[in-house]
This record gives sequence, C-alpha cells and structure tokens, in this order.
Amino acid sequence: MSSNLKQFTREEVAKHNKPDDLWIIVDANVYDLTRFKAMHPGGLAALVDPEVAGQDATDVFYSLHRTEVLERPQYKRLIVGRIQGEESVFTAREPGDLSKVPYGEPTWLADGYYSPYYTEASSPFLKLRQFVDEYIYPDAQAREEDGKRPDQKVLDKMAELELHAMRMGPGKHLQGRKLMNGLVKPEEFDYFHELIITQELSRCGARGYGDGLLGGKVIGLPPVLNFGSEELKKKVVPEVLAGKKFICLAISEAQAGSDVMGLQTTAVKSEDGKEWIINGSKKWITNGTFADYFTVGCKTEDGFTAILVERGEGVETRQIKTSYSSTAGTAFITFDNVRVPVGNTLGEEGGGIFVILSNFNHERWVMCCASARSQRSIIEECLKWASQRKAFGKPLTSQAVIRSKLAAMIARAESVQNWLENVTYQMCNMSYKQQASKLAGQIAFLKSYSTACGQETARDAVQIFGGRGITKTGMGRFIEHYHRTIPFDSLLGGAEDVLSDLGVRQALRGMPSNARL
Ligand code: HEM
Repeated sequence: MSSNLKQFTREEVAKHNKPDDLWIIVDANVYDLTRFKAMHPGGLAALVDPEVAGQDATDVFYSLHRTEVLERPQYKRLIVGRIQGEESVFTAREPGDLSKVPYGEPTWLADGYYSPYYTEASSPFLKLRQFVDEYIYPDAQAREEDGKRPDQKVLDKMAELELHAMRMGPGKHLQGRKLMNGLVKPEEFDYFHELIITQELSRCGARGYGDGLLGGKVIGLPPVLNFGSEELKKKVVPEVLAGKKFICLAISEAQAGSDVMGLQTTAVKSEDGKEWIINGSKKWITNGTFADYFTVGCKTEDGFTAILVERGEGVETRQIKTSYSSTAGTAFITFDNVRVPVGNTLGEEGGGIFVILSNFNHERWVMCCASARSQRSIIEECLKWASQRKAFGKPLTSQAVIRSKLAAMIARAESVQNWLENVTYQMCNMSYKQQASKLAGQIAFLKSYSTACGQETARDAVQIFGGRGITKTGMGRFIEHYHRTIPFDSLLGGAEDVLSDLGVRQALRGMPSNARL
C-alpha cells in the first residue's frame, strides 16, 4: 500500500487547514477529513482546531483513540497520501504476533528470557496465538456486544484442533486424537500445554465469552469422564468434546453455595428403582442456558449424589443477568419431577462429595491460569496508555504515582505466574491422588491470591485510566470490562476467604505432631 500512496510534504498538508478543506497527519499518513469531520464522534471542533487542522496530529490522536480505530475500513479510506520519505511507526499487531511490551508476555515467551518448564514440545502451541487472534478474538468481541453464545463455527474450529479435549487436561480421553493437527502426541500432552491453552484463550479479552466457550464442560464433564458408566461416556463424551453439545456443572443453589452439604435439590428413586426423580433448583450455573447436559448435585437417601441430567421434560433454564455478558449463559435452573435413568449416577450413590471435590483442584488451577494471563493483558494496556497519554504536557509515566501503581501490578502478575508454573510442575509430577492431598491447599491459596491480585490490579488500572476505565468504548474498554468482571473470578470455584481458610486448614492438618518452638 505504502508504495502506491501519493507523497506530500508537511508544507503541502499545512495548506489544507480549513473546515471545507481539512487534512491531518497521523503516523506519517495524510487523512482528508473534509467530509468526515461532521461525523467525527469526538466532534467537529477537535478537528478544526488550528493545532490540528493541516498539522501532524499523531500525539493527540493516540492520546484519545486506540490504534484499532485507524484499522477500520471506513477510516482507512480517508487516507490520501503519505509524508514524503516517512514511514508509519505504529503498526497494528498481526494475528499471532507476540507482544514486545515489557511484561506483556510470560518469560518463556519473552524475547531473550528462559524458562525451566517449557520445552520444544511447548512451542507448537504458539500456533494457538494465531488461531485465537483469527477466530476467537473477533467472535468474542462481537458476542460481547450482542450477548449471544459463541458461534458454532468457532467451536467447530476449536474441535478440529482438539482444543475441547485438551482443555480437560492430560488423560485417556486424548488417546487417538490428533492434537493441534498432530503437533503434540497425546501421551506427551501435560499440564503446561493446558496452561498455555487456557492462557491463550483468556487473551480474547472478554470474560463472559471465555466462559461461554464451553467453560461449563471444563467443570461439568470430568465427573462423567471419571465416574460415569461406559455407556454414558460413549453417548456424552464424544459429542461434548466435538463442541456439538454443551454440558454444565449444576451444584450451587440460591440457599447454599460453598456449603455443599446444605444443598436442597432432591433425587428419589422411582417405585421400580429404575429412575431418579429430581426436584429443586440451581443458581449461577455457567453455560446453563444453552446446556444439553447437567451434572447435578442432589440430596439422596444416602447423602449427596452426582447425577447426569439431559435437557428434557421438567428442566427449565432461565438467564441470570450478571455483571458480565450473557455470552456465558449463566442460568437459574429448575428441575420439576425430572426423570433420569439410574444409570446416569456418577460414582457411588451417596458419594457425590468425592465426585465433586475430586475436580476442584483442576478447576481452580484453570482459573489461576486465566487470572494470571488477564492481569498481564491489563498491564500491557496500562503501560501503553501511560506512555502515550499526555497530561500536564508530559506522558503519564512521568508521574511517580503512576509508576508506583505499574510496579505493584507487575510484581503481582509475575508472582502469580511464577507460583502457578511451580504448582503446574508439581501437577506434572504427581499422581492425581498425590495432587489431591498435597496440592489442594497450595492451589486454594494460589487461587485466592491470584484473584485478590486481580482485584487490586483492576482498581489500580481504573485509577491510571481515569474516566476511561469505567467507559465501555474507546481507550479504556478492556479496563472497564476487567474491572466490572473481576469480582466474579474471586467467587467462582470458591470465594477468596473460603479458599484461604482451606489452605490454612490443610497446612494445619499437615503439622508434624512433634513440632514445637
Ligand atoms: C483519522 C482521524 C480520526 C478518526 C478516524 C477519528 C475517529 C474517532 C472515533 C471513531 C472516535 C470514537 C471513540 C472511539 O471509539 O475510540 C473518536 C473520538 C474522539 N476523537 Fe477522533 N478521530 C480522528 C482524529 C481526531 C483528532 C485529530 C482529534 C484531535 C483532538 C480527535 C479527537 C477526538 C476526541 C476528543 C474524541 C472523544 C474521545 C473520548 O470520548 O474519549 N480525533 N474519534
């Protein structure tokens, strides 16, 4: 494009400085705004200002607009030429590009840094960056606008790479699958690969959409995979891992959340003993509005039992309006005399607690992966904004208070990522049973620490962005989104305080009886 552009000198551009003949320079490109000026969302006055009309408006432009504004075709068309002998400096990133912004990538991806954890086998996963940029990011942004569930085409594309299967972690369910078009052998796939997948998906910048992308499966399918009958698995697992059907985990209720034993949904056997009859309701169920299957925690004669319910007669789902988008399909669900074959029992009757608890570690660890990556994206936004925004004639970075907030954010994100990688390394080397006993406390701490860090970073980011940090469009849109949705992270999978307490209780249980000061 650059070679075909007409070349102008700055003096030539300066002659076009009237409302009926209005040019400006942004990043070496010459824009004719004569007809656009009346439609400019920032108003006419900003453009006809003598400091702007006919002048180089690069600095003022970038202190008010995101680069992506100039990428929109309707604005690209306003370019009439290029300043002689100059090139554009601020290029939009290409799909798959790594960030060059310091701390914009974890060290294993940052130029010139090393990692003890990532090997050659991890590198194919970089291809995922391009996939996310090309397919997931645009759908995430569009669905964030219209609130609809993720496009089936995106889910199908993810299935082609076996992303749905890989998000369940290493295990038998990967056997015979061509992961990332064969780049990684199923037996080589480990938790670091899964960490990368979760972190790359979180880069879509839309919290609710991330959950809409079969988030319910990550927590709802493991009980079927690990505790379902062969017949049940044969029916459910292939269609869920192909992205064709949604499953969700339905545990919390209006009257009981963290208090799993206080749940009131009941399942009683039919007279012939062949069916469960389920009655009750569930609340805040991710993906519930569009789920085909529900892994439901029920009170039964013997205690608490996990049962798989298929959408059908007596199952009603209703959207809950949460502080994030309806893309996640967060539902209130009612079960009204729902009849389910007894073969749908997951694990032992009365053994539901074990079934549900056995997945908590993995679920919380996934949340930590996402949290660490989202914090990093916020740092990148803040570093860019603070560098390009001028206040009192100087970039925001010249203010010590801004630098101090950036320092705290970076320290938080790096500590979360480094702790996370250490825990991930332990997971790769421990059996599932060892993980359950040795890592439950560590992961609970890490989860509550990550989300506490995320909340502080969100608050600092809003202070750095000012009013834009609470504005849904424009420069601060990702900050507004993050700040609005971050409390959710601190609740799901166990509220912050509950998890910290769990971590301490686990530690106390491990205290040697002969330990004395
Ligand atoms: C190629 C030239 C320009 C284009 C295509 C353009 C386009 C836009 C768009 C799309 C918005 C809406 C905000 C958003 O969604 O990000 C906007 C806002 C704005 N623009 Fe421009 N603009 C241009 C140049 C300028 C210049 C040179 C100024 C100089 C002061 C300016 C001042 C503003 C202001 C003050 C706002 C409101 C910002 C806010 O609400 O925070 N624009 N512009």
